Amino acid sequence: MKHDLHQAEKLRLSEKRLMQRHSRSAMVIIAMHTLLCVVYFQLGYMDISLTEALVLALLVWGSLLAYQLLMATGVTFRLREPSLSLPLILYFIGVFMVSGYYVDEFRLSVVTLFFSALLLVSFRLSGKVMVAVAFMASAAYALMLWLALLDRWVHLSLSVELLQWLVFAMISVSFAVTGGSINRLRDALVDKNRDLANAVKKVREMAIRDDLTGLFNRRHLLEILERQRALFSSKSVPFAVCYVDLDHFKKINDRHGHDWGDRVLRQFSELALSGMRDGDHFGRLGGEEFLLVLPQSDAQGALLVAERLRLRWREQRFDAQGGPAIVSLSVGVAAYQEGERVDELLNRADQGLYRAKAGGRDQSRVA
Ligand SMILES: Nc1nc2c(ncn2[C@@H]2O[C@H](COP(=O)(O)OP(=O)(O)OP(=O)(O)O)[C@@H](O)[C@H]2O)c(=O)[nH]1
Repeated sequence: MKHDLHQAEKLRLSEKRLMQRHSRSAMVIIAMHTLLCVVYFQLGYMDISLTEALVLALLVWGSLLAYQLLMATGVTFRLREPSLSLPLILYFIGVFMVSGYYVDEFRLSVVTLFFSALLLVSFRLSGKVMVAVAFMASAAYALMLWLALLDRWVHLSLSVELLQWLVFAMISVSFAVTGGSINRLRDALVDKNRDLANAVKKVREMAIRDDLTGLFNRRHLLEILERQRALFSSKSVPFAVCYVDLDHFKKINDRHGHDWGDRVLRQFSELALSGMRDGDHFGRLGGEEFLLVLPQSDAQGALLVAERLRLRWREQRFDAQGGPAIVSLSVGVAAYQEGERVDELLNRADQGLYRAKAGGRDQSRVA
């Protein structure tokens, strides 16, 4: 759960970074486009008054700043496409076509930066949507051209204008197709990354789990003990262990078969897990030996836990299904002592277990 939340937070951060990068690129495209328009205006190539130009610039930059604000606050985060690529490209179409309308001599050149905008949104829009956008932009160009021709047809050459429109439409479609491929590649990469992350998660799980019971394995239990030991040193958090061993397990295998032995081990694992407190750890050390790690516990507390487990397990019977009548268990209990190493703690718990076995089994002993 904690790991999932961490993953979700990581995804959220990377999505946010992508959104911000997206909005920065949009800003750069519009800044360059504005610069180009200023140059054309200064050189007298734009058929527009200063007031009209200023109003348009205000509209263009006002909308862009509103977009930047949306991206910075992350309010669009819950949407399917938080970068709002479709509205963004429609905005770009509007900006470029309006500017193109005012520049007769260099109409095609003033809309060239539109192709960068197409490339930008291709990271987010599917191939089909990209092609639809390219057609929409070509139609918008045709409309803009028609309006310009209506206004200033005496100055314009229809064939040159139509040729430029054709070039624009062809480049737009080819950018859309290339962008669609980029998008597919990106999707494939995202899928591959997800598969890889799942595989890594699975491998990690396999590395810390015991095959038969699904419990933590010895290696992971030792890691947990080292962590608890560090917590004891830094924050004086006490902990104790219960070294659990099923009694006369060899006889179960010998009399009822190995499958029955496995079945008993699995059933014991389930029973022990079902009675555990949150924060406790339980795993299989190997064979018929298990370990309970109890943070915040002293020896007496751990002894109570061990006895409760022993008595609950004693109630289990398997003879009705052809297995052993009952399987008892013995436990060695030890609380961590300052300065002790993990292997020394385990040895002490093992001594407790030895005493429990020597005392007739089916009991718990503190060491
Ligand atoms: N079925 C099964 N048996 C296992 C597994 N791992 C170990 N064993 C068996 O568990 C038995 C353990 O035997 P011993 O170490 O003599 O212990 P015990 O018979 O429980 O005797 P005490 O511990 O003295 O009560 C051995 O026969 C192992 O082969 C396993 O994964 N499945």
